[in-house]
Amino acid sequence: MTTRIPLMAGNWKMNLDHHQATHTVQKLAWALRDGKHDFSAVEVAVLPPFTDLRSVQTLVDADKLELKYGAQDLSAHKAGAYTGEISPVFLAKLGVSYVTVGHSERREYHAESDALVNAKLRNALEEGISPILCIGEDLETRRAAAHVQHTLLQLEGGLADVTAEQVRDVVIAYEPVWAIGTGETATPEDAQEMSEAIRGRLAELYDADTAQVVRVLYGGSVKSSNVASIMAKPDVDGALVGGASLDPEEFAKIARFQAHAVGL
Ligand SMILES: O=C[C@H](O)COP(=O)(O)O
Repeated sequence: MTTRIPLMAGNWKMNLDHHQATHTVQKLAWALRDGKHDFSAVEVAVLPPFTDLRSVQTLVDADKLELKYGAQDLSAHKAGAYTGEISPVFLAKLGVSYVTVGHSERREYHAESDALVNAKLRNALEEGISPILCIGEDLETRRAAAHVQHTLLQLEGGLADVTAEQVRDVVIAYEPVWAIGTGETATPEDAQEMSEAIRGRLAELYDADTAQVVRVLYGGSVKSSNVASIMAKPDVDGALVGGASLDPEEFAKIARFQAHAVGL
């Protein structure tokens, strides 16, 4: 049987400058230590803005924190005349483990297509960075009961030309757009329905063993008060946390979701 190590990734979005990032990571490390967090049981990552990454790297290295960190976007190119873009080569040099691709805010505000998301995802993989591929439907699509079909199409588009060996390093994040930053959370059953559908499609695109290895996260108004019920679902392997990850105490509680589950 395959064991998928849960991942709790905090997407800070465009919040916290590099001074604030240092304080937040220090507080998070303390909060996790207080809770005697077992990093081999639950991986914890923060995804700060680009300008914070060097400071976070310095702190993680200096204090030998087990915390992982990542970026929120990357270029589809390696180098050259692409003003404002950030290469995965640079991110890899900063020790970045993860990068989100295709977040709904990038798709909506920057018109990112599945083809561009796919190019970025493959570029990250080539540099040894695990992409977190974000997919999910808006409210209209859900009301039309087309959410599974829509989300699986985004999955296929994002994974075009990705091999079975490579996809093992990809993390999928199901984020229903209507639940992002709204306080609305999909029910644990909604999260399970989609995570199971994603894993089923991965088995069709690749094979059953590969599908069992890939982690599927849920994102959308995750908090310490709802994380345990979502994590209780068999195909949900973690959370992509936005707003709640800006509060280190709260994010540490989310990472300790098993404690909530047993009422500690
Ligand atoms: O990347 C994170 C998601 O967009 C969820 O954000 P949220 O937890 O603030 O709803």
